[in-house]
Amino acid sequence: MIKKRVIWLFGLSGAGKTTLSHLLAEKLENLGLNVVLLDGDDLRAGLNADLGFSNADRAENIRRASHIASLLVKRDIVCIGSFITPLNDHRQLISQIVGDELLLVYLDCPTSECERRDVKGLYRQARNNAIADFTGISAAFELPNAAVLSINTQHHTPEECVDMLLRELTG
Ligand SMILES: Nc1ncnc2c1ncn2[C@@H]1O[C@H](COP(=O)(O)OS(=O)(=O)O)[C@@H](OP(=O)(O)O)[C@H]1O
Ligand SMILES: Nc1ncnc2c1ncn2[C@@H]1O[C@H](COP(=O)(O)OP(=O)(O)O)[C@@H](O)[C@H]1O
Repeated sequence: MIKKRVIWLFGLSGAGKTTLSHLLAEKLENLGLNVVLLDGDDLRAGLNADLGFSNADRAENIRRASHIASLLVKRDIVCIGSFITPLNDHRQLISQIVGDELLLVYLDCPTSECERRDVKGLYRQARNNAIADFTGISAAFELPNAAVLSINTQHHTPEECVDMLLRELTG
């Protein structure tokens, strides 16, 4: 029914990962699919509470989440991952673990717009040096290569973005 069952949304803080993961889950559930959301903030509150924001810790965060997704998909559960996933190496790691079921989606939104949104006030804290290694401000975010599906969340509404995702998954 859908072409890929691990949909991994990545991009800067505030790019729209959480918003679109919820909207997409609702649409997929309406198609009768079982969906699990794996969100960086949620995992870091529990399972991955031992991890910080060095590139190595981010890789470990993503490695663990990828293995969870891989286990769930074997039981026919659709997983939507929402992680910043800042480096190309991190994206390759997911691909190695999840394999053919993976749809990587870059939520393309410039730092300036994410900072304007500043959903959780984290950009302000990062600018005041109250948070170290903040992605896009004081830690790297590598743009993905052109082969990665990219959805612009600055110039489209969430509903338009989720329609693009659905078209990709079902078209
Ligand atoms: N230093 C720093 N850099 C980036 N993000 C930070 C940082 N400190 C805390 N947070 C909060 O952690 C959320 C990102 O966690 P992720 O697990 O998605 O990050 S990563 O993929 O391992 O890079 C991120 O959530 P989102 O805003 O949903 O992206 C923030 O709420
Ligand atoms: N096209 C869009 N897709 C997703 N979110 C959008 C879009 N346009 C505006 N927004 C807004 O941007 C913010 C994104 O926040 P959030 O989903 O928490 O991002 P993230 O999980 O990537 O940190 C929300 O306030 C959301 O309403």
